Amino acid sequence: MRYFSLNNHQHFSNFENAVVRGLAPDKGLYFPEKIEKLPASFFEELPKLTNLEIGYQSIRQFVGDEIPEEDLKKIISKTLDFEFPVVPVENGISSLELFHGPTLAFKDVGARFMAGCLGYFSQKSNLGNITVLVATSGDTGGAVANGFLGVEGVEVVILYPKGKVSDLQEKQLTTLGQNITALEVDGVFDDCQAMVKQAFLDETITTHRKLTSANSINVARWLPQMFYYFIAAKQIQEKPVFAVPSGNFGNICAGLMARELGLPVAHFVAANNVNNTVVDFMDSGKYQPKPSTATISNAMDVGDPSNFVRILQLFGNEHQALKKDFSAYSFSDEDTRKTIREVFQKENYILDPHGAVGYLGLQQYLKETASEAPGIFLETAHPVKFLDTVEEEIQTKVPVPESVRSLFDKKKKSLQISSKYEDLKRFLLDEN
Ligand SMILES: Cc1ncc(COP(=O)(O)O)c(C=O)c1O
Ligand SMILES: N[C@@H](CCOP(=O)(O)O)C(=O)O
Repeated sequence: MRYFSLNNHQHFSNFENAVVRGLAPDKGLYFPEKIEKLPASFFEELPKLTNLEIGYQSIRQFVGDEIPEEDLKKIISKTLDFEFPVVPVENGISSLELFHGPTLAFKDVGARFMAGCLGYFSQKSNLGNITVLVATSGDTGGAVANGFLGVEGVEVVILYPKGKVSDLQEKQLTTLGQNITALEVDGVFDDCQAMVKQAFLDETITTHRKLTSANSINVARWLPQMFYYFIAAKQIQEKPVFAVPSGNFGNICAGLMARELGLPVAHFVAANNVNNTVVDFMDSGKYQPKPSTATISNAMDVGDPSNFVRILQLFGNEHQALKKDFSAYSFSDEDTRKTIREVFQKENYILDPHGAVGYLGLQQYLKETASEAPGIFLETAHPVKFLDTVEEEIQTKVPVPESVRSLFDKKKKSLQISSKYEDLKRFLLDEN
């Protein structure tokens, strides 16, 4: 499969190079040259297919012959070795729980798949040492740290905004040690993301270190996020509306890719907190990034979402075409808190703040359109990751999964830097 750069449609790359580079040399995101629909037989058999088979059938065209079937299946099998249940919450609304992986967020899927692909290419092509550079507003950092921990030849550098991630998220990315370094940036997530993108263009750095990105700009992080849309569909009978709590828009864009492959979906709803760049775009047709604002659904505090260009590409850059299949709504922290409280009181279901925003988006869309399609919102993280907020609203203890219990007592280890690019550059040039 060839990928082209969204900044220059004449610049092509194969899958391996797109994974190893992360971003095209012109800073464009890679996008698949062709997207082929899956055969009707795939959808007829979907309810009986294993998750491994679903993963393999949906991703194989994007990998092509660059990873042999047996190796690709091993990578997918490791990626998907936990549950993705669709849990009814109330009449017509279900939660697709994506938090049953090791770091309790949907990012485990993309991080594990990318770690597997990079590991394969590293061995096959003897790539030497690679630095995986990641910007996180909360969950990507922990998932990537976990996915790449101890992987030989890979150093992981995570940039996160100081004071703007939850305690558990911070512990997940600052306590592992070994090949993982956390840089605590005195700024917001968009500063971290901009610094990472600038490093890719800086030849003084790229001649000193081989860099790749493990954010959803990397196709091996982005595309496997399609898997669980198919896995959800196999658990239900009708065409659903998917509501996706969105920040960098990689997750919802993966859902739109699943639809491109033929998955029947009635509508996509992007649910945002007050960081509403895309909501404004849907109204005005003008894309105007804004500085991000801190909220209780912190992992979605993104003012300039990377993947929106991919969404526009999927709709031929047609604002009206996008409006037909895609809606976006924005909600305040107050709305989010009220929803966490009420859904617990009425349905005994514990939402995390991101899932609560997803639930609100779904509810609003279903109400506005009087749609009778089954609604599924993506519950993207476990409520324990936002313990203070959630317990304050539900006035009940959130059960703490065994896998993260020990993290609470661990001591964080991070390096403090400013949001000036020069600080990151000095670190990457080993000048500190
Ligand atoms: C819990 C949670 N929900 C939602 C999002 C937003 O996802 P995306 O950036 O793919 O839009 C994130 C971060 O990516 C997250 O960590
Ligand atoms: N919300 C994310 C921000 C980065 O998103 P990504 O999917 O592009 O890695 C986070 O949790 O860090």
